[in-house]
Amino acid sequence: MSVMLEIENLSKCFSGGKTVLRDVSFSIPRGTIAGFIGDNGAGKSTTMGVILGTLSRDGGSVKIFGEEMDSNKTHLREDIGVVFDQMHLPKQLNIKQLGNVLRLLYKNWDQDIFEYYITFFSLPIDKKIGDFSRGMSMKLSVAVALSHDAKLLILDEATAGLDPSGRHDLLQVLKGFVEDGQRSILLSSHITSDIEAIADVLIFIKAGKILLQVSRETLMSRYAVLQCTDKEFEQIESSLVVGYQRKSDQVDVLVCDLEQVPSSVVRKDFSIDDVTLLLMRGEHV
Ligand SMILES: Nc1ncnc2c1ncn2[C@@H]1O[C@H](COP(=O)(O)OP(=O)(O)OP(=O)(O)O)[C@@H](O)[C@H]1O
Repeated sequence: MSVMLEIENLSKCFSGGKTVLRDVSFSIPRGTIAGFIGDNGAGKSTTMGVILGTLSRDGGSVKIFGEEMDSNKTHLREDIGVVFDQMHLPKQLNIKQLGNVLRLLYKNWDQDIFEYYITFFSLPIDKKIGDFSRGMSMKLSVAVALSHDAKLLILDEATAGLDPSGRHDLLQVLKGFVEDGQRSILLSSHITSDIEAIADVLIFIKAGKILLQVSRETLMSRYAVLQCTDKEFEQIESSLVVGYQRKSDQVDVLVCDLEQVPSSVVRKDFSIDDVTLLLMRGEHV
């Protein structure tokens, strides 16, 4: 099974009729970290909630390890480690007591690994979880997610609120998690440098629609950001255009195959941040 997570044509309306996911499809290959990128309100958390079954869906399918996900499949839930902003870990417990609860909840709970990450993240074991700072709570959530032998991690803004050294440590841990090629991560983040540091696959979402899924390698080697005149833009075949943004006297265009573009057109150096801005602010063919 080379695909860990496959979602197809997911749609979701909240009560009140607002459609927030429109035919969302993407897949995450085994052994990769997928960066999920989109503006506030684009639909990242909703997609993750639907994948996990904490939110209902109005259409589409979610397959985890090749098996259709539904909320009764507790064995699939065991295999997924989750970090959300509001994890609702029991506030009155300390870490020692939490470990005792979680070992009963998870079949594959590994107390040694949990203690390793608690030490790694320098978390206090006797302090009440309710008195943790936001960053400490995020680190604790990550430690929990890593301690029950999950095959897939779903992390919603897990690096937000961490200090630079905490973020660095977490990114190293996440890289290590997929190193054996058997496990995968879906990670949403507004911190593009974090995505740049670890993501192998990039998934861009805007207003509930997937604009692009691409491996980082392909994006950086085959795609290009062009700086065109209006006339040059008209001459580029539309199937090559992933997105474009009109500026006062030029059009910035993201194309999916540099080799098919006349060499006379100006190419710009670009980063994932530039592509994100172009896709989020620009238009699409
Ligand atoms: N329970 C809800 N009821 C109604 N609308 C909701 C609900 N939860 C989310 N939404 C709406 O769904 C859309 C997508 O929200 P979502 O939280 O998935 O975005 P996001 O990409 O995770 O944003 P952010 O980067 O700000 O976390 C937003 O317009 C939001 O207002």
